[in-house]
Amino acid sequence: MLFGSPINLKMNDAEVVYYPNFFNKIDSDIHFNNLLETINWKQDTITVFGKTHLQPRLTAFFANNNHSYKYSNIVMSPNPFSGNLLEIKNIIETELSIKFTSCLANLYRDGKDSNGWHADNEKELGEKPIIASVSFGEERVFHFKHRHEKDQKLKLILQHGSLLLMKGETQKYWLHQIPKTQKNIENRINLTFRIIA
Ligand SMILES: O=C(O)CCC(=O)C(=O)O
Ligand SMILES: [Fe+2]
Repeated sequence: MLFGSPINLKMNDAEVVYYPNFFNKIDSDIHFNNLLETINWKQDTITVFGKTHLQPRLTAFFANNNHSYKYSNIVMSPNPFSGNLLEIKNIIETELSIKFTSCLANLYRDGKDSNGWHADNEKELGEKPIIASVSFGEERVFHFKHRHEKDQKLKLILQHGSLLLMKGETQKYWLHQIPKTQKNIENRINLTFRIIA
């Protein structure tokens, strides 16, 4: 494993670590191409503030139990882990000494795809959700903002093969998003490994 050095982000009320090169370039290319081809990517319809629209990205959900994931009025039923996704899960679990049950996968097809401000604070993730978020493909900007302290913001670029680990009270005090970009870019895959009781 090629870690670079993990970076502890300096954020109030949060525990966030960024591993720029969790996977090396060769493995990252292989995982990216395989996940792009083999995952059954779908565009879901979501309801936010009473309005129904297509999600601005494709998604898929995986778990090693039968617990579905509910957010923004959608219920995602799990597919079993297999192939490269299972391999990635095993590597992350070994390196972090954490066992995950589930993975929400996101495919951002171009700069118009995005993920609006939110926290991953659904009840089934527990009091202090642990989320390991792996990125492959095009780099995208990731924003954090504190819910109460308006001057507390952070921007980072999630590079090919990186891992962003969020734990502690991060989801309680901070929101995050992947904004749209005008840049002419192609696919980015993001895997958010979670523990869903
Ligand atoms: O694409 C990303 O890096 C973030 C994804 C995310 O926040 C989520 O799926 O909850
Ligand atoms: Fe999230």
